[in-house]
Amino acid sequence: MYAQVIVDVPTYHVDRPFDYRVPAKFASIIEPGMRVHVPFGRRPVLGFVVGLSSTTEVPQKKLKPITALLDLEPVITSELLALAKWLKHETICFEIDALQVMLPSALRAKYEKIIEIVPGAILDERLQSYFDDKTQVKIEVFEQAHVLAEVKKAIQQQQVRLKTVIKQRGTVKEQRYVQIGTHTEIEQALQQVNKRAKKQIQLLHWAKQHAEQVYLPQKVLDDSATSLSVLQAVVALGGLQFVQKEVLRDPHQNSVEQTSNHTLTSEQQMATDAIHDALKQKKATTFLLQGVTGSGKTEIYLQTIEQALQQGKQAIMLVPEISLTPQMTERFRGRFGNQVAVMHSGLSVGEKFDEWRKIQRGEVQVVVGARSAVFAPFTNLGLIILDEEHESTYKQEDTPRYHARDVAIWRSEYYQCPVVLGSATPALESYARATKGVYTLLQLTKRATNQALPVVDVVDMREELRQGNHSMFSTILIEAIRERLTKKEQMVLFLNRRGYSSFVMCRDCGTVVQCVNCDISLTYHRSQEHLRCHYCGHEQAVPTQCPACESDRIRYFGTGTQKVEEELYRLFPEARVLRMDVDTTRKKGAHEKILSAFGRQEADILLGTQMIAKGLDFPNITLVGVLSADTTLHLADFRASEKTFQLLTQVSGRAGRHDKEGQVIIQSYTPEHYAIDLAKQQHYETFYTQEMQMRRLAGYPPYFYIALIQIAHEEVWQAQDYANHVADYLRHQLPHVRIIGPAAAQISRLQNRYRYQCLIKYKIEPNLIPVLHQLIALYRAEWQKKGVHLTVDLDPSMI
Ligand SMILES: Nc1ncnc2c1ncn2[C@@H]1O[C@H](COP(=O)(O)OP(=O)(O)OP(=O)(O)O)[C@@H](O)[C@H]1O
Ligand SMILES: [Zn+2]
Ligand SMILES: [Zn+2]
Repeated sequence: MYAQVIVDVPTYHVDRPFDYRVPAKFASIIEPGMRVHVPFGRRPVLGFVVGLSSTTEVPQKKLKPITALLDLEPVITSELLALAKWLKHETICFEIDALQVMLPSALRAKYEKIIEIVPGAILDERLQSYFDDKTQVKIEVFEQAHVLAEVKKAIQQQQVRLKTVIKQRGTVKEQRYVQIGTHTEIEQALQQVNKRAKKQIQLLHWAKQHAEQVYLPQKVLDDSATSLSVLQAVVALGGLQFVQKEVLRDPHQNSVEQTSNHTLTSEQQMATDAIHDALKQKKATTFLLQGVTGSGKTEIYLQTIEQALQQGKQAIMLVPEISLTPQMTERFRGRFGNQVAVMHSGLSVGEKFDEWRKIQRGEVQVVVGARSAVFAPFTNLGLIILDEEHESTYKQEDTPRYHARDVAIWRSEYYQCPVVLGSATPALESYARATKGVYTLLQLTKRATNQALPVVDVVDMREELRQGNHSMFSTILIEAIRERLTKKEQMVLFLNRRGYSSFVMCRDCGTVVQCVNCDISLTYHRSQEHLRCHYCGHEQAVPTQCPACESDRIRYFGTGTQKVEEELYRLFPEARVLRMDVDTTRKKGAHEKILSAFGRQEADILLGTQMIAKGLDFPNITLVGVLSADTTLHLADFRASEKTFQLLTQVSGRAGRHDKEGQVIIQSYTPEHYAIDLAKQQHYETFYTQEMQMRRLAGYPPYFYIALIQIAHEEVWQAQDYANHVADYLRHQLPHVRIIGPAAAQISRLQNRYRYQCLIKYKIEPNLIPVLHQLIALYRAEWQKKGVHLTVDLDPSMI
């Protein structure tokens, strides 16, 4: 038997399965979708079986055997194997990348270099001491001990050899339990026990009452009032046994209260019925559920998932990472209890692995998770939901550059089940599809609690400056905060900073401290007193002198959340402020702590960045203040207006969701901009119409599709040269398509490489994907060796 294997070598110039011989011992077990170890060139690699056959065209001499079979059950279902092929074609990636992205990182391979003693060889004492009684030791041990030269000598003398071994990144967690024997076994032990060992006899009598049970050791000690040494003695005697059992890590520290369905409003009912119909009739309909903030979209998700479960089906609920707040997951756990698995980046590798295994074994029917949960290995899907479908985090910015929405729709067609895309502010592309009837539009125009949408005021900060107010708070915002403090109501203050804090600038010459590897300024982190690059991770101390003019008047700049917090305490010494940003949420569980403290009303003001814009549902919030609405407007991104409008609408939606009325104050330096003006009116359709006109004039999506090709090289002239090649090639192959560039990328140097880009704008171009595949093939076969880096993104979110 032969297996077709996709190997974990994503730089190889061809992307196809390789044939391997299946040794007899694996023949009856092996199935497509299992992981294997195979030799590739001179090293062992991880691979995925994608097919089995009884014949092969590879000459027998050249065929190598599979060396290890890692799974007894496939980790990739046949559906996901097909999806990987589709992803490979649609996003132009390696099939191995598509397969890996579907698995929890615990199941991916970790390659370790080890030094192994050649059997029979005698090492000199010094080197031998690193091995103890082992025959293999990681190479790092020798590196750290600075004895690599000796290792090299031993390799030359063939005493040791360098090997690569494959390890799995995560493991199944096991725990020690006590297995109590059968009645007879315990009787036997009682006959053999030393009659003076009173404690052992006592334990055996206890065990007789619990024959054949399994307990944690501590439970045995507590219940039988005995000690570990007595337990160990009895285990040695027989009667009881220590066993290792697999346990699932539980990422939820708290238990949640069971909740029940709300009686739906008539708008909610109509939407739910439409989705339910598609479910019953097994139709792969894509619904766009557009509902104003607080209109009860989540309640619709909960009730339609319940309907899917009642039909014996499973459901995937996707939420953007940032709104995967405990509040959100608790709403699902509250309704579906332990039928829910939760997947997000806050979990450890092991916890994610265990949540994934619950899905794989069919122990849960619902998964709530971020982007990659769209690959949950369910086999009887009934419903897929994307909440906040406009969020850019649904698009993966790294290969495979997939969009969770496209994957969801692919899977819905496979299972003939509905997809629901929910948002208060749908992506322009989605709304355009809904108006054309590609998606079915469902609308919720009122809040579920019947509370009106909050009143929004926009303050012109230029006017404030003219009046002599240099603070970051306008007079009306200060008044509004004071009023809430007196009334003991809560507030959200939002700083539109894309999560970043401040940078360090010289006050004399204006020099901003830049990353050594990238063409971007470093971000100042006050808690650690250092500078960090958000692109390559480079860190350095804050300079005490300007690198350009040697002035010592160099300090951090910009309004970070910390600065706002200080200002708040200066203005309102009695206010209790909770700050939520990258710095305060680095520790595991920090999110949860901050939000639950705010929920218990231990603070008056929640101050934060993008993190607090979504998903929060607290009844006592009556004021939302946006300190700087314009920041996202000035990003060099064709979606800047759309993102600003979405963000302002979302954050405004946190106010007055329950019985108290809400107020929103937006501070802006460009209040006349349509994105800000229309956010004030909270009118999505008007914004949509206006923004669509802009897109048509500028030739951007949804009128045109765009594809972005980036070319990078350490030498600037090489980068330029290859970028020219790419542009010429594309112009030649695609004569009817607009090719823009090459031009320097927005971040013109990243991780020490100069970057250029070509932009393709097209409507319908059947040749595009084949041509791009050819370009990639050329790159992999010839250019890669020359240090070129080329990436293709068929749906870039930033250009
Ligand atoms: N039918 C209903 N009757 C009463 N209360 C409801 C009903 N549906 C939802 N609610 C409540 O209304 C509030 C807002 O609902 P929900 O959070 O589901 O809205 P949403 O549309 O998801 O909001 P957003 O998009 O702003 O996050 C919640 O507190 C929810 O419990
Ligand atoms: Zn200077
Ligand atoms: Zn950098």
